[in-house]
Amino acid sequence: MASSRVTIIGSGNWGCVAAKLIMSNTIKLGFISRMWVYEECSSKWRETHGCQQRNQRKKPNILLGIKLGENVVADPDLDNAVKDATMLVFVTPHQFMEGICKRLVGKIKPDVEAISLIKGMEVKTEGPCMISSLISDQLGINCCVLMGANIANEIAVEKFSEATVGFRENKEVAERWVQLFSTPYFQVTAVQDIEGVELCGTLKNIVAIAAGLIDGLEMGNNTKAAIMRIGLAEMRAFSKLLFSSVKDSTFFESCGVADLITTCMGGRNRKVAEAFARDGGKRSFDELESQLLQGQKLQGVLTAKEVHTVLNNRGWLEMFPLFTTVYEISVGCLPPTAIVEYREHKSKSCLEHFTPQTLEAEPKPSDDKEVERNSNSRSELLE
Ligand SMILES: NC(=O)c1ccc[n+]([C@@H]2O[C@H](COP(=O)([O-])OP(=O)(O)OC[C@H]3O[C@@H](n4cnc5c(N)ncnc54)[C@H](O)[C@@H]3O)[C@@H](O)[C@H]2O)c1
Ligand SMILES: O=P(O)(O)OC[C@H](O)CO
Repeated sequence: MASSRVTIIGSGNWGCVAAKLIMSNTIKLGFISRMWVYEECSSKWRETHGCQQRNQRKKPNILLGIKLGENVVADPDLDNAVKDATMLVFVTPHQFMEGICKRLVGKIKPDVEAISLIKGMEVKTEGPCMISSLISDQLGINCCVLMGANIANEIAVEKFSEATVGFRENKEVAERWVQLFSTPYFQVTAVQDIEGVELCGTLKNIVAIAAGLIDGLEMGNNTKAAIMRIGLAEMRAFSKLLFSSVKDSTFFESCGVADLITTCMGGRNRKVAEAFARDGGKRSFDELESQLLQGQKLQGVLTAKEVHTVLNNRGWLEMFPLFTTVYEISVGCLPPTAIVEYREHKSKSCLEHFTPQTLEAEPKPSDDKEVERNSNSRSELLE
């Protein structure tokens, strides 16, 4: 790691906190790290936050109110930010990644190692594509993931939390990422289940929308806990249908149940969904996002749409009533109250499907033929 050069691609809420974690380790090694900033170094941003730009070292180095460390260089030029990097950290809202990958083709070192901190997925005509696969496929590089119960603002002030690195084969590379991110207040564990880790981080954002609706409807803690349990069951079922390799143990890591809990208690998806339910869905999620999040981006509504496309294409809609209902509410087809009424609307509800016994069942999938068979005989997964 001593000769590594790290570039962070993204400078939003989590990107800045990730930079702080990384810098506290790289500063000991004495090397400078770069951070690609999309807009935070515009003159407007510099006025309010004070930001060190390329070849222009300036202290204190603060973005979004977070002290990044003295050896980070914020760079608005993507090509320049990545050209010498040996380690790339991707941390933008997921909807921008396809465009960013296109811009990076031919601009990075061929043997660079990457990690994605991005919670989300893309749906292409050939099927769903996790963001780490998008990065690997488009850039021809290895990409791990880091997910977990990680509300950025809490980590920014050094409150203790845990995270999970997911890797495919190379444990040594995963341990290098663990080393780069770990601090006394940020404990990281590596697990060999990249799809499981990434799907946990991605799907919990849909459940967080459901939890926020419950808060907005003032339904109380028991109902919210029920929604979280059902959500976890749908997360597990969906993950295993897509990738038979996904491990049950992953759901007990920070990226699984812990992230689900924190995001349903204190995340941005929860917050915006609560406001949506409180005024009966009169203001759209887009409107509320810009009113409540000051430029930060919501991932749950887009993810509900992407997952809905997969469910629809594969004939799985009835198996995932919670995911489906969140989607229908978010696009205005159902009122917010449908989140607790859907049992009466659906022929077979999630609460009936996902009993503790179904949580123990082992669904098979996941090549296309297998998936087809599964969608014809849902009982394998749900009973
Ligand atoms: N914030 C958290 O607490 C947190 C924690 C863990 C994981 N995550 C995940 O990390 C990822 C990034 O989240 P975040 O909170 O850092 O971002 P954010 O919500 O703060 O996003 C805003 C960022 O998007 C940038 N942006 C806007 N338009 C863009 C464009 N066209 N191209 C590129 N960038 C553009 C903005 O400049 C800004 O940096 C998401 O997938 C999120 O789910 C966030
Ligand atoms: O604020 P949210 O809802 O995007 O969630 C933030 C993190 O993903 C929590 O781990």
